[in-house]
Amino acid sequence: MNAAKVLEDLKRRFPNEPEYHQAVEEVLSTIEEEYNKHPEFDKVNLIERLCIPDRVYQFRVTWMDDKGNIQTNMGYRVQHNNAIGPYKGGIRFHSSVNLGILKFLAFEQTFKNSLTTLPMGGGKGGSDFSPRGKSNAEVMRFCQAFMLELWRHIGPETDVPAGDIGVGGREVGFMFGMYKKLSHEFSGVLTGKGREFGGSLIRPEATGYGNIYFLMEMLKTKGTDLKGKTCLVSGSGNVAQYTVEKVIELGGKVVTMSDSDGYIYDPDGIDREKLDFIMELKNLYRGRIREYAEKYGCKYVAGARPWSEKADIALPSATQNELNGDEAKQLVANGVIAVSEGANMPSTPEAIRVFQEAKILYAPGKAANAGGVSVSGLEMTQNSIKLSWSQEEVDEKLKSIMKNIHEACVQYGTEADGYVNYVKGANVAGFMKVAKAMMAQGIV
Ligand SMILES: NC(=O)C1=CN([C@@H]2O[C@H](COP(=O)(O)OP(=O)(O)OC[C@H]3O[C@@H](n4cnc5c(N)ncnc54)[C@H](O)[C@@H]3O)[C@@H](O)[C@H]2O)C=CC1
Ligand SMILES: O=C(O)CCC(=O)C(=O)O
Repeated sequence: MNAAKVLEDLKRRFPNEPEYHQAVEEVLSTIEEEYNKHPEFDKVNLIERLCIPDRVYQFRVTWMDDKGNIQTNMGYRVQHNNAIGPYKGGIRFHSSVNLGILKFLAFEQTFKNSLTTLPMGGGKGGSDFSPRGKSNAEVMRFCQAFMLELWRHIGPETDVPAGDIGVGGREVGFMFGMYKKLSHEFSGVLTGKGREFGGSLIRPEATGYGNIYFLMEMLKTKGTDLKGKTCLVSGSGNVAQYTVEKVIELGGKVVTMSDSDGYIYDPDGIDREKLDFIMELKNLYRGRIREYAEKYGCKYVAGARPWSEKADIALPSATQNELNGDEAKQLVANGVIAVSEGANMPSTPEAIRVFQEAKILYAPGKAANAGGVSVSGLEMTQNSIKLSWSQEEVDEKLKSIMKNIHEACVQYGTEADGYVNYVKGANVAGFMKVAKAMMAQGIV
């Protein structure tokens, strides 16, 4: 395989999908050497079959707003690869959603799910519908209309969606209700469900907690932990909130959170009571992070990201490409020792280069944020065996999965000078399992 040539070809065949090209380029550049040790892979053109999704569903979603106007949005499901299990991955509702973004997410998900050690393939879906500013009734009608199209393509053994940006417990509940009505069966077709109807304990917390468990493993390699460390968190949604919760629990101090309008800087740290305020603000009132600064009298910076503030650790937890090369240089100059990604692909390629050249601890999302989908996998298991595990049981399993992922990254990513290239480690470890499964299953 010549990675540059494969990428050039994909860009020609699938133009105008920059995020997909970016994700593919990162993986190909790090697996090329390992791939080329296996001439049998190239004989069956494994790389193109792994980069191009198995299939993509694209549909119009029509729904009525509260004023009686008929609205249309686009809906998608990218079923990327099911070599090691049913397609599995979240659904994103955000005005920026397009096919290229979902293809990048589904591609990443395939490697991430492979790393979890659970039997899950990769997929992702979504819509350019934004729940922001919509009433509950509008969100419900949209979710029902979305599922009216999607339901025939998914199923507990086929493709199991979950949440992502703009899709939380409320949206998963509405989609589950509609699927149940259409299919006339009660099944584990979605994860992230409410606890009363098959949801797993710890799923809401899992991505944020898992990121901090992974970070702790990285810090351990340097003989340190979170106590007394100052952290920058971006975002203020599901992943960011539980990231902050776990940092507080383990003795660290979080000084920033953000949303798409700006960030707050609280030098005293976001404590339990302040985090409760944010959770209520974001999950119940669906307000803006600026209101935190108004309540607690701290700094709010409109239209900016938090990466210029001084800290020991950065935890990007909002969205893709939210941390660029210049911001990475500023973080390193300010003494950051670790960056662990809660979001998917939040650091640009230039930012990753800066972190790696500075030899700081840097964990890519597909390793560090795999806790969310891992507990989704555990939710699928609990649904299949019709049992639910305790909070302690699920949390223990999550910790052990994150530890295993860290070990796999160290195994495949340690360089000659001892520096762990977690990007290479995660990509090679994730790739090898999928590749072996594809080889065993023939050309399909
Ligand atoms: N929910 C989950 O279990 C998992 C989520 N992720 C990733 O974590 C990230 C955050 O997802 P969630 O917390 O679930 O979503 P969410 O909808 O609960 O929160 C998203 C947060 O990001 C901010 N945001 C969104 N677009 C932005 C933009 N263009 N600029 C600045 N801020 C922006 C929002 O204001 C909000 O604070 C995403 O990259 C997602 O793909 C990754 C693994 C699992
Ligand atoms: O829980 C899941 O199935 C998907 C989580 C997700 O979308 C992700 O890992 O990016």
